[in-house]
Amino acid sequence: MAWAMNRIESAFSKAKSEGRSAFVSYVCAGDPDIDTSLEVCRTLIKSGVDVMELGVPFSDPLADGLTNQLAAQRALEAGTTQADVFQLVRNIRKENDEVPIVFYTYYNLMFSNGLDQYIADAKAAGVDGLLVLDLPPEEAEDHMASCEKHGMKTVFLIAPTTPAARVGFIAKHATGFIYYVSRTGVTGVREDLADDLNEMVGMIREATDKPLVVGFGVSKREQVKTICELADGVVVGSAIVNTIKDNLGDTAAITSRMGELVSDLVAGTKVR
Ligand SMILES: O=P(O)(O)OC[C@@H](O)[C@@H](O)c1c[nH]c2ccccc12
Repeated sequence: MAWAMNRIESAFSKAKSEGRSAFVSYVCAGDPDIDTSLEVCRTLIKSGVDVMELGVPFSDPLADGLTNQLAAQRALEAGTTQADVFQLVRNIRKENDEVPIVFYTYYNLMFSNGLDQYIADAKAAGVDGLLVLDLPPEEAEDHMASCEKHGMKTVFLIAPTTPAARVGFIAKHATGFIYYVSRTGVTGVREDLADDLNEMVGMIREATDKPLVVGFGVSKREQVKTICELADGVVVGSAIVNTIKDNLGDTAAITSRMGELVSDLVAGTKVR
């Protein structure tokens, strides 16, 4: 079945067939500990997320605002290792073979075990795509070759400051989807969407027809709606992570509050 659709493609096309854009969730794996993290992932899946981004906790997070920094810190303090994160994915895959899982990871973490081995291990665990936060696509040749070899999809970021010439380069090399980070600065909940959103999404659209998701600062159903009218998907991180922070020590409260929030936001993905 060499030509079977991969989980990422299937998720975007399924959402589209339902008249929606895709809802992409982000949480840090192992926050607040690895067992609760499995409950969190179950809740996200039950609440209808189309793509699950899992942060691999790292001591020097890049572009993360306070919410995500503290999440990574909780995960590390609970002792979460890269091996635990692979095991978390295997545990999810025992129950769900459909939802795409994309790792947010760091070249540092990949390099120490051997790049190719890391990608092979991630693929074997059930990971579908990799976003390597500290690896610019211009430097990603070995990474991309290994991903190609193992059937792993690549995700690359485009920022408001990315020049048009680079947008084309990035779009060409992303095999999973393209993530437009709609703000300069760091992750975190914001009141308003960026003013130049239409313009930038239009510019990226001209360069590529690969799936395009937009994130940074999204926490409300109305914002989800606005983005879903422009893009193939929306990413929400900090707003979801906040439901963990606000209910620490009470897993039932975390999952119920998170479930309510995510179900409400997913309802905003309907565009037709
Ligand atoms: O938290 P926000 O503002 O909802 O944005 C998503 C973001 O958390 C997630 O995609 C993410 C986590 N770490 C990152 C680092 C860079 C870019 C994006 C991310």
